Amino acid sequence: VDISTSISGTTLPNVFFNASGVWCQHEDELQAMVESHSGALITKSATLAPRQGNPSPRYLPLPLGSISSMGLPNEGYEYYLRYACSFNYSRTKPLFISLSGLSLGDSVKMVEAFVAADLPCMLEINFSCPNVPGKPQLGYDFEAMDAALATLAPLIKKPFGIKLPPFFDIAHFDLVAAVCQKYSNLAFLTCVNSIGNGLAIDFETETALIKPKDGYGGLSGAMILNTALANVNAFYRRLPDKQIIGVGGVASGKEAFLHILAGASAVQIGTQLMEEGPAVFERLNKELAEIMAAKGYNTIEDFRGRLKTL
Ligand SMILES: C=Cc1c(C(=O)O)[nH]c(=O)[nH]c1=O
Repeated sequence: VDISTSISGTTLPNVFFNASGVWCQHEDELQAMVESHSGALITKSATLAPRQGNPSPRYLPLPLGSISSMGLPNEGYEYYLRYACSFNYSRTKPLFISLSGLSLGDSVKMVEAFVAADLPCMLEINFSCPNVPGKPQLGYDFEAMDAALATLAPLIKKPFGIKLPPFFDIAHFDLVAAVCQKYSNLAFLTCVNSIGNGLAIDFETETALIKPKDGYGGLSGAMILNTALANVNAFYRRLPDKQIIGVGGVASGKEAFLHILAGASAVQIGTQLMEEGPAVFERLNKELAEIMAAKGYNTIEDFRGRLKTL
């Protein structure tokens, strides 16, 4: 599959792939991602044991994005470890593995298994699942996040990344960046996960739209674009030695361009992939290439992080 887009004689890298959780829980979905025009693929966040997740309805598109409270449904980490062991790494499309332990002990067990397998896939440790009833997300407990990284980074040894929740306070950008800076093999940050615990209500029936947690769920899509751009840029500015993967509100080449301008080196697609399917990647590559041609940029590096301020 041609995973790069050619434009004005240069060959562009393909910066797009799925956000963990979308089109990636089962092997057939992952195969569709392999065959799509994405530049990479990532698996659904895995826990030690398989999980059914929350009761449905648990995902719904909204006028400005989506609300979801899936509850970490996944096949268990050994399913994704088997998938990673059998993956054809000779392809030029990288495989990322998302892990979301319900405890640090669980994360250690999963990380140790992947490290022992010594595979070319890249780990994205999820610090930000907002939908497991009774579990506060690690990303908002900075001491716990630091302790988790102090345990996991040395175990992983190789470059890895973390999936972060959105932050809304400059002091939090500073604190989280200071924690991340301590771990040299923490190579990338994926910003942002959904904005946790929003509430969508049906006006006619006066009822919450999704079933889990009295209707509280993660907000994604267009409504979180500007929060996502801020988080991408905040960590891009604070962590020059690390890469930022941007996710949140990308529905066309335009939002992808903005994420890259803010500093993103790659762009994940969640809600728009959920709604449009893997065909979205061919459209996004084409639209980004057209935008770059119109603006006179030949490579991503011609504009990545070049956000101007007034
Ligand atoms: C991995 C669990 C996550 C879920 C979930 O499975 O409910 N939803 C999100 O918006 N983000 C997550 O990180």
